[in-house]
Amino acid sequence: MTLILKDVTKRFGQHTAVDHLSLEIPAKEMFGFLGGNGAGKTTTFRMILGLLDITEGEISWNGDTINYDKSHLIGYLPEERGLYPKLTVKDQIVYLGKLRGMQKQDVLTELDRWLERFKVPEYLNKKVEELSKGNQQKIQFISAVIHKPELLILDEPFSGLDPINVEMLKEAVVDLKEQGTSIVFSSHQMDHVEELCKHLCILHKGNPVVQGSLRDIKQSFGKKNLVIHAEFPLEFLRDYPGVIRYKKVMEGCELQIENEAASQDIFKALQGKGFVRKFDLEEPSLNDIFIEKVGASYE
Ligand SMILES: Nc1ncnc2c1ncn2[C@@H]1O[C@H](COP(=O)(O)OP(=O)(O)OP(=O)(O)O)[C@@H](O)[C@H]1O
Repeated sequence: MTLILKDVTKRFGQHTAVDHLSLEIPAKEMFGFLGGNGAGKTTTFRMILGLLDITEGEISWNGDTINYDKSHLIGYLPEERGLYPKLTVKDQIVYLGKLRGMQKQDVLTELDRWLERFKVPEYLNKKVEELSKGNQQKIQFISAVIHKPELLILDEPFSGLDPINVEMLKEAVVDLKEQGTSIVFSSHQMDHVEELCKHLCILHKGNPVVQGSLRDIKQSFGKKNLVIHAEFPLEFLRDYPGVIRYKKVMEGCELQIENEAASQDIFKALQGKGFVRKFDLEEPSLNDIFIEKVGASYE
């Protein structure tokens, strides 16, 4: 039950939107697609779903291509949100659920459950146009999962949501994964992917610049972060051997260092200088890795 992309390329005229992308997306896991604007995430999703022709390469799911026959097994939250504004939430979801082969009563039972979960049961008979953009997004998420798909593709599911709704949606996505759904989602935000995904791919201008398991990616990066809070000046560490990046913070500094050994040297260098309140060696963040690989600051 794996989604496999083999050397997939998509060209629009002269422009290459996705360039020789090969991936194995494990079943029943959450897989993160990261990348800046125009990196090729949506194009990849559309090719996976069969909405766009592949220029070169192959995509298979459980050894077969994805087409309309499988739509009841797949859920998709597209980047461009689109519900019928004049329909009520109930009519909208019943219509979409039936398209996916569900009985009306089953759709209503599931819908009630989701609206309760998202703490908006009063939306059942409201027209979509009466809801805020963020709440419309929650309804569209429900439309993508109402039929309990095996494979769920979410294009920027958290964009435009306030922090409370982001957490609510994250919890829902984690529960779906625990129930056995295979989930692929895209994001501009490293922290969402870092928190939710064991496996990921970073796309940059159509090229996969980093891919694999989060743990392996972090380990192979080698470099570490070192956080030091001290009651004496730490400026001397700015040019210290093994220090790649120095960032001054309120209570001390945050360093990117070449390896663990450098932290030992720094530890010794602090001896006798005064009180050290914090000395923490940390894994690099996905943000650090992205900055190095893609060469752009990206929070
Ligand atoms: N139908 C199309 N015709 C021509 N070019 C396209 C088409 N769709 C996408 N592109 C181009 O392909 C590239 C990748 O676009 P895509 O929408 O896949 O990026 P993305 O990573 O989803 O970006 P964003 O985060 O901004 O949504 C872009 O340069 C875009 O302009």
